[in-house]
Amino acid sequence: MTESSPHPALWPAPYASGAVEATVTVPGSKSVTNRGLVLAALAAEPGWLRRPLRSRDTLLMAEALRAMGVGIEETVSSSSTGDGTTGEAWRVIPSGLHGPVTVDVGNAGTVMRFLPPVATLADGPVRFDGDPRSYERPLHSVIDALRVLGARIDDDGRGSLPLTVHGGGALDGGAVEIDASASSQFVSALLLSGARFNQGVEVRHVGSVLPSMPHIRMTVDMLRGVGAQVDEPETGGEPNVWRVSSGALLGRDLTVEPDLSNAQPFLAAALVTGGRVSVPDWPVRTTQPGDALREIFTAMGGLCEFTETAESTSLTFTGTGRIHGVDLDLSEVGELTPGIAAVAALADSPSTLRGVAHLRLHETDRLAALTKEINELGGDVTETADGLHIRPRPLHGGVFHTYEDHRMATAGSIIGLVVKGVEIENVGTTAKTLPDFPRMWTDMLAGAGSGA
Ligand SMILES: O=C(O)C1=C[C@@H](OP(=O)(O)O)[C@@H](O)[C@H](O)C1
Ligand SMILES: C=C(OP(=O)(O)O)C(=O)O
Repeated sequence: MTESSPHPALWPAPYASGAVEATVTVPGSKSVTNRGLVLAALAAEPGWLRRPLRSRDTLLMAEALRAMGVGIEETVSSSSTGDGTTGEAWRVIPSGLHGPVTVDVGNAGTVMRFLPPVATLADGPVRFDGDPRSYERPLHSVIDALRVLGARIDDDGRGSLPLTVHGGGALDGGAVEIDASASSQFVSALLLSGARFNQGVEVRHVGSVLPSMPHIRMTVDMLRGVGAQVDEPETGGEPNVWRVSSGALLGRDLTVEPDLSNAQPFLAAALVTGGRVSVPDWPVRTTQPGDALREIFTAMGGLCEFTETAESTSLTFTGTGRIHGVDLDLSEVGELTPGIAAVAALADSPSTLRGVAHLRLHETDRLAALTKEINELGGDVTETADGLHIRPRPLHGGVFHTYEDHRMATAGSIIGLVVKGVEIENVGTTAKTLPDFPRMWTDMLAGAGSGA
């Protein structure tokens, strides 16, 4: 957690003078869009990605793949496969990958972890660089694993960005042990490209803990969706071992689900104002960790129900006017922690959030950042070895610093709904995954009566 550059603009977080009542259409999932792009780029035939998320993280992924030779055409189209989907779509046309190129990963974990394995298949050097924070985020497990699998990588001996993958046009692949306790993305990264390695890949996790399991399930699910053969622990395989067989991947027509983790601040708005928010197209079956919000926010005092219409299934979440503290292990759903912490700071009893030590290595040190920023508004939060203790106290206005972390900006905005005078530093940082956040937030509040 480092202080951001001298006072990027302060955004007066809108205050809700009544219960929020809104329907909020949430853009596509970052995690699904970036996996979809990688898998389509590695396929043996063209594919479609419909309703992709267009945000900094996904545009960086698309740009990097384009630089390596993949065709990604943005179109507005109607589906040819009959689900009636219309709207924005990306046509992905795979081709031989080439270097030399330079890839900007920004601060996108998915780009900095998922693309080095792809780059081993290029026929020249691919240099990876990014934001200053990307140099601090762990990557050593991916680098070491790729070397074991046959890749040549220059990384200045630091095991992190910047680095150059000297693609040789193909990679041997085979079996490798990794410690993925710092990020599930290490496992996902190796699996996503594994079918294109000569011998496929076998990844054995040997670390103490493994965070964000739903994201690994998402990787397995999406690989199977493009025809890959995957053995994994949850369908009878060895514990902590994943195998992807070598083979061609199919080009698919994939419609991206709404980003349920980005639905979080809007559901939280219903919870903290005692209002009601509906999110259309909430998937009934999904691997997204954000689906756990139905249970978590219900435990914190709300009620949720699915509403079916002819066109879609919506999730409607209703606040009851009460907000309860919780004691939760969030290791599976770490990216939900900032939003849960914000709601917990407004609850009627203390909360303990556990299992998220790895959040110290996310966009910022999220445990330190949440503690400092909530406490500067009058809160009482302490860091533990692997999480936070949050004892609610009356909060007051002030600047909520965001440390170039999109989820800090949305967490501060949740508090600002019910605490007057909260100002969010650099709300534009939400562009990482939700570029339209300020407008969506203001629109949501339009019916509730709001003021800065
Ligand atoms: O694979 C993915 O799409 C993600 C995995 C998780 O990473 P960690 O396992 O590093 O927490 C999550 O926090 C991140 O937002 C997205
Ligand atoms: C941890 C996150 O992102 P990244 O994909 O950069 O790891 C996040 O979005 O909360």
